[in-house]
Amino acid sequence: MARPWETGFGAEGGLYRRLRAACAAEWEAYTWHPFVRAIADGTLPLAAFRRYLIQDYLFLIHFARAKALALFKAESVEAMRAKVSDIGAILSETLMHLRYCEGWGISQAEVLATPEAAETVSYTRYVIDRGLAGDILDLEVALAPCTVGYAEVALRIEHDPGRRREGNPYETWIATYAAPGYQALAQAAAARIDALGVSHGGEARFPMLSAIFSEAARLEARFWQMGLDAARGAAPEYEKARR
Ligand SMILES: Cc1ncc(C[n+]2csc(CCO)c2C)c(N)n1
Repeated sequence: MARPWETGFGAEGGLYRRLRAACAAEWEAYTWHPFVRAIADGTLPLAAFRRYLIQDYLFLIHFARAKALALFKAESVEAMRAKVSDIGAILSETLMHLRYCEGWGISQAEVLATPEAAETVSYTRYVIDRGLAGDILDLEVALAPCTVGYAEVALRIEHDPGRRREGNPYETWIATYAAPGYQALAQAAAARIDALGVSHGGEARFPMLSAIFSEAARLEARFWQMGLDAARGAAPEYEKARR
């Protein structure tokens, strides 16, 4: 069977595909996590999705900050303009996200009152830290599992034989990332990694870049797991006390 998510992003022999291949186990654990499979067949407990959605709002805010750092680290005025546009899109997305949460029965007040989970803090601050310590290539590599990974996740879901469409409560979520507009954005992110790999010595820096990419993929998998843990009532004690 064709596996378009394996070939749809980055050029063959390019840095993106090399980074992805170098952490095959982490990448699989992220992009085909039980949370993702349960979205595909519609069996994900609503409590898991709600926990994920609230934390994803907090995630987006810090993702916008990481993109703002990419503006600062950009090396041309064209690249700076592209980042301004990305930041604007993410900040608009945070507003849409609050409305989307309301559709799931989560009030704006509840979202705003929820503290960041350890999984949200560790992932977003890790990305920002790699960007602060490194250059634009380090930062783009730390950001890529988020941007490109979700496009791959959507393709995997769409090609899953266990995929359920009728009555699947997660159709709108899937559609967001399967949309051509989002897929193109992810392809552009992988192409940026390939281009920076050539211009910024990706070969010599590969061990460090690979460590960053694989750590970001591992933290994405933990983010899904945080959602599942909430459905199992396995949230940390200190967070239970707040409910
Ligand atoms: C944990 C987590 N990881 C990735 C995304 C996806 N995502 C967040 S911002 C952005 C760029 C385009 O706006 C994309 C694709 C998410 N929502 N949550």
